Amino acid sequence: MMTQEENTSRPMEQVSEWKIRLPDLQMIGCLVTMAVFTNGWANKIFITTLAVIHGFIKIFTRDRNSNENPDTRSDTNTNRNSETSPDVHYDQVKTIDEIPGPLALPFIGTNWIFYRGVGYYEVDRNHEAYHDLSIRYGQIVRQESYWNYKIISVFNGKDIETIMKLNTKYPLRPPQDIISHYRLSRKDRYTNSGLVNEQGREWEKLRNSLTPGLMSSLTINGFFSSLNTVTDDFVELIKYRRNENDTVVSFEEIACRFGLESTCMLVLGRRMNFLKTDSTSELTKKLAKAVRTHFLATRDAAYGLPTWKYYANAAYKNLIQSEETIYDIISDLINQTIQENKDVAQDEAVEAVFQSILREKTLDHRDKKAAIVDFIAAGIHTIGNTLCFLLHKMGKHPEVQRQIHEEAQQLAPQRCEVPIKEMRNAKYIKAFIQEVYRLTPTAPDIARILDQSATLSNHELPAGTVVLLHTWLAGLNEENFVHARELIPERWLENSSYQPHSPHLVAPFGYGRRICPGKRFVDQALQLAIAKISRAFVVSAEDELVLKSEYIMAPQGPVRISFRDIPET
Ligand code: HEM
Repeated sequence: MMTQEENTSRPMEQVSEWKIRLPDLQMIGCLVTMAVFTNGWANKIFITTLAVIHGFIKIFTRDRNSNENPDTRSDTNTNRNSETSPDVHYDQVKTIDEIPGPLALPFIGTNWIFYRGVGYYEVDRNHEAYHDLSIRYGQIVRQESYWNYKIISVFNGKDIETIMKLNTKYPLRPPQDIISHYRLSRKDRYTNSGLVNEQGREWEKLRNSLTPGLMSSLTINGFFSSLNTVTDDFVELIKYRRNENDTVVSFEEIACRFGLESTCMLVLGRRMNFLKTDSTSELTKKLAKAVRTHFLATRDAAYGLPTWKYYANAAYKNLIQSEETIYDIISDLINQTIQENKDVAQDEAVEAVFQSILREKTLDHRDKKAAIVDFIAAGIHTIGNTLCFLLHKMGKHPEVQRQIHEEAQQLAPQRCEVPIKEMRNAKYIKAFIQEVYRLTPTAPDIARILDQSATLSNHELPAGTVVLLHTWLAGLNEENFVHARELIPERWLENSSYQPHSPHLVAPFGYGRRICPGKRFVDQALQLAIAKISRAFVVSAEDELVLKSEYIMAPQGPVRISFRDIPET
């Protein structure tokens, strides 16, 4: 047996050799275990190949490593070594490689933590995974994507605000690669990868030419009266879909129909009747299903092996199928609308979003059509899921609901349209919605690629780093909001004494120049829906709401919400 003395007197070179070899062996061991347990032969072969390549690289580079001159080592190594040196400065700014995180394997990075049978997280519980990572590793966590591309998760409120305050001309959001890949292969339909995925000047051109109509208060206010009729129809649909216990089972299904009808109303400038009780709604179901499949395929492609780049795997096939279904259905709606506008005089005083887009001279017709399709698809599940979250919270908090009801009663007499002027003054309803955005946003984080270096939690992040700003988890942190897990709409009212209060961290629509262009419209649609529903019903929710990650946050269905009539006075 080796004594302590013998051990410490082992030549330096030998010690460093063991330091190099052990983690490599661990990695190869992990890869082999993964290959055994992962599903599908393609995945097994891919991972085994990685293990073999990794082994070869390490064998051929070991000699070079052991002969390495310590004076020529990289800064990263120097910094890491300085941690163990006697004159260490703990407040010294550290490198990105020193950010803690799960074990990063070659090529596949830390993605293995989501692999079925090997990792310890599930992709459809992604939001819980990030919570757990923040507990295990702290306020800043390093993950590595495929080809060891670093992704830094930021949980600290101050750090998130630091990034939000960076003055960025062309904010970069990591593109959804699988969508770009598909769109660039369909030159007949797309000239680029779309507003959501484009970057730099091309993004700016699309943003400036496609979104002014969507974001204009003139357009949105002009449609407020029509939005009133959409909400009235929704209230009727709720009544119709209740069972004998006044409960709507699968509320999420009709909530998505509200998302689709209201977005079509704004974008196409006409009612599509997706909320009619006698509507068979097969089209809506097909469209909503395709949009959901699209979200899931995007998520699965981001977390699974990137084999879709080389052959059409399941995620890619699902994506193509859903993109085509969405495109075909919405194209028909657009063509139908154009035809009807030709035949009959328009009954709306304001121009619909699609008309302002079609008028745009600087764009190719493919870009215009793709944008209109994307806008309509963007409103279905985002609005639907948010409405589920809002009504579920209302159903669980009778006192909050009572105050919403009282305010809603003041907005207009029963059966009358709510005027936009009155809606603007509905402070409690707005505060309630803001509070639900904080507690359950549909977008739990915001992604950016840094265009300049930044120092976060004492780590220097170079330009080009991908950061995930976990606004949802920061919003649930007591450091940023007092009684952070409770529903307290009052904290958003003027002169509120609830401290701490960090309003910038509640960003369900993102921030800066890349903020969601649908925000203004969505805010109004949701305010009106909450006002009208609270005037008509007492809402209650028995079950707990379970959240799922479907690229955006979604309720796990079926969502059961009860609506008891309030007799008219
Ligand atoms: C509850 C409803 C919605 C939520 C929570 C939501 C959320 C978001 C978020 C978080 C982003 C990323 C922003 C960023 O990176 O800073 C975004 C982008 C976007 N959203 Fe929405 N959205 C909603 C509805 C809509 C609607 C109705 C439309 C269209 C009519 C729309 C169109 C877009 C577009 C085009 C982008 C990309 C903007 C760009 O990159 O310049 N969204 N949305």
